[in-house]
Amino acid sequence: MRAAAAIAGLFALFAVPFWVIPAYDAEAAGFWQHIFVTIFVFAAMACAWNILGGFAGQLSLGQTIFYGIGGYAAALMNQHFGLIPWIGMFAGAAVSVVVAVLIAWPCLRLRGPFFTLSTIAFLEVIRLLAIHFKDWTGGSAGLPVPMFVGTELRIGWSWMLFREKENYLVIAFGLLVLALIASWLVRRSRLGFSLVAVREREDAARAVGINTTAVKLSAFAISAGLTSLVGSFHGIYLNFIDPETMFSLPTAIQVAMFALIGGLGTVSGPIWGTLLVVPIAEAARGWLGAGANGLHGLVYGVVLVAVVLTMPHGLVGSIGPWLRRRFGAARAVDPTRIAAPVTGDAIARPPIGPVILEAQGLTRRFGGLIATNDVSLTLREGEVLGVIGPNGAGKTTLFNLLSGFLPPSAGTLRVMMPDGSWVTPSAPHAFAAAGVARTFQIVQPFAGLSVLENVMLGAFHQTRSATEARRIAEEVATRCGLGALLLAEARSLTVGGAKRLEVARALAMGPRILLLDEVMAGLNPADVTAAVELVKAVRDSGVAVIAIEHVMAAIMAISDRIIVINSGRMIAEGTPDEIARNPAVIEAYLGEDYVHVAA
Ligand SMILES: Nc1ncnc2c1ncn2[C@@H]1O[C@H](COP(=O)(O)OP(=O)(O)OP(=O)(O)O)[C@@H](O)[C@H]1O
Repeated sequence: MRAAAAIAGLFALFAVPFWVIPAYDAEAAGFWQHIFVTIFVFAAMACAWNILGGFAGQLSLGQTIFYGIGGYAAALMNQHFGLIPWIGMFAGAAVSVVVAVLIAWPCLRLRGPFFTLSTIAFLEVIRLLAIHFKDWTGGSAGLPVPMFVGTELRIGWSWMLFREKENYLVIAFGLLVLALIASWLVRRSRLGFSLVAVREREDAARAVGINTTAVKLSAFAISAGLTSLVGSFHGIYLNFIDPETMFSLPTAIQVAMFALIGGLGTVSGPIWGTLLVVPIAEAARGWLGAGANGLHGLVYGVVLVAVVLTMPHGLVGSIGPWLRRRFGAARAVDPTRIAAPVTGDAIARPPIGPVILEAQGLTRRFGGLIATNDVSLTLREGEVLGVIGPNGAGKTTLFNLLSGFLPPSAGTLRVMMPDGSWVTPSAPHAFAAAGVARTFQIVQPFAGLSVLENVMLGAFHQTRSATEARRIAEEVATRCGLGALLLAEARSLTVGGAKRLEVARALAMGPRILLLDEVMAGLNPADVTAAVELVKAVRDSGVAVIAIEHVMAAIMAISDRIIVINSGRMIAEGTPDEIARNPAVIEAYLGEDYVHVAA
């Protein structure tokens, strides 16, 4: 239904300038067809930009680097080697992808405004290079697109040069459809989910095994390649290219603005944004005339301010959900595919297996503070290891070391793979690949995504297929008591729900080792009981668990062994009974009150 509406909408968008306007007013057709070519070009660029800026949240203002590379590649290969622009177009896209990776590598180390500024800096450098190498580029004087060989006019599809505007419309529209399809495919793929996860919460994305650098680089490269294709065409269409136009910061800002106005991170938003602003700006340019040259820029500003104030999620981001609520059927989850929530010991507990994680002398310093001091531990297959200790003892730091979020200052750590070999992972995604999943003490949901999508992000660690990830996510989320909330936004969950979501997302990764950081803190007694049952069920499915917990009744109930950390050091290790009677632990953490209550 939505696909049919989208195809009909696209067809109408093409039909208006191609058939309707020429039939209605043949004289004005040329002008309007030029406007629509401009709309298609900018909409295609905005769709391409949105893959990086919208999905991944990396607000680059340097994307016209690739528009310029595309434009110059097609024109220069035409001028110097007599090649048709189609070859230059794809060669330019290939060059743009390489340049994108080279530029993204340093830029993506920066965050927020620093990333944006670095992309502007690269744009300026490349613009200056284009001016400097004037033997090739014509310098700041620019370069006309060659139209003649001798006296013969090179016209037709091969040379992308036409007398009739209709042909340009076809190519520009084709590029828009290409960018739109690419954007749609990316958004619904594992890469798209990963990009959104990176945008929402980078640490949580790393915890579900996403190589954040790799996915951001991919978005940068895809966006650059598409932008370059559009640049090649537009350079030829304009018949003239110069560094000021092709490597233009104002154009880069406009393109980002179209996506912002239409709805950042939505697939169709960039098209709606372009459709709204370009005609208004072009009409204003016509009305204001040459005397007020440049004043049409004011129109962009006014529309931007109006949309940001009234619709902070952009046109599609604000109107889309309203339309879905009003007219669309809510996307239901098939109840026959939902597993029952965990209610108790469903299967017999398998015997505890061999050691699968081993840490020796783990130490982590923060300046003069030693947060984790010479901690050694082992974890066996199917075992639950409890970690307790006073606030600030170094428990979370230990988890960060065990999951790759912090490198140790000293000590070693290794994990056994399913084939029996040992590995020493060094980054969160490598730990995830080795079968280690973790939750966070301060919950880290991907707030703008649904519960189902959050858990799918964990499931994507097991599969590339979105259908399969959805199936796994539905099952795991329901086991964790989230069956009724699959389509709710993660930000709307209660503390208990958010804690369950943390566990579900980690479990959906299919881990062999699960690190639970205070998942029972702040829960009511009924939720604690449910959480204890859940951890037991996870253990019984053969997963080894390390759990940090302050809820003593719970940690005593689930743990096979407990280690006690105090001031970064491990002060005791033993069964729950041994720990409860250990004088050093009573003094440092449990207190006499606990002993009396427990007795
Ligand atoms: N990134 C950091 N930079 C500097 N100091 C840190 C950092 N992370 C933790 N610390 C310090 O290391 C010590 C141990 O902190 P950690 O969070 O590991 O304790 P914890 O046992 O998990 O505490 P709680 O039970 O309150 O969560 C604390 O003194 C903390 O302030």
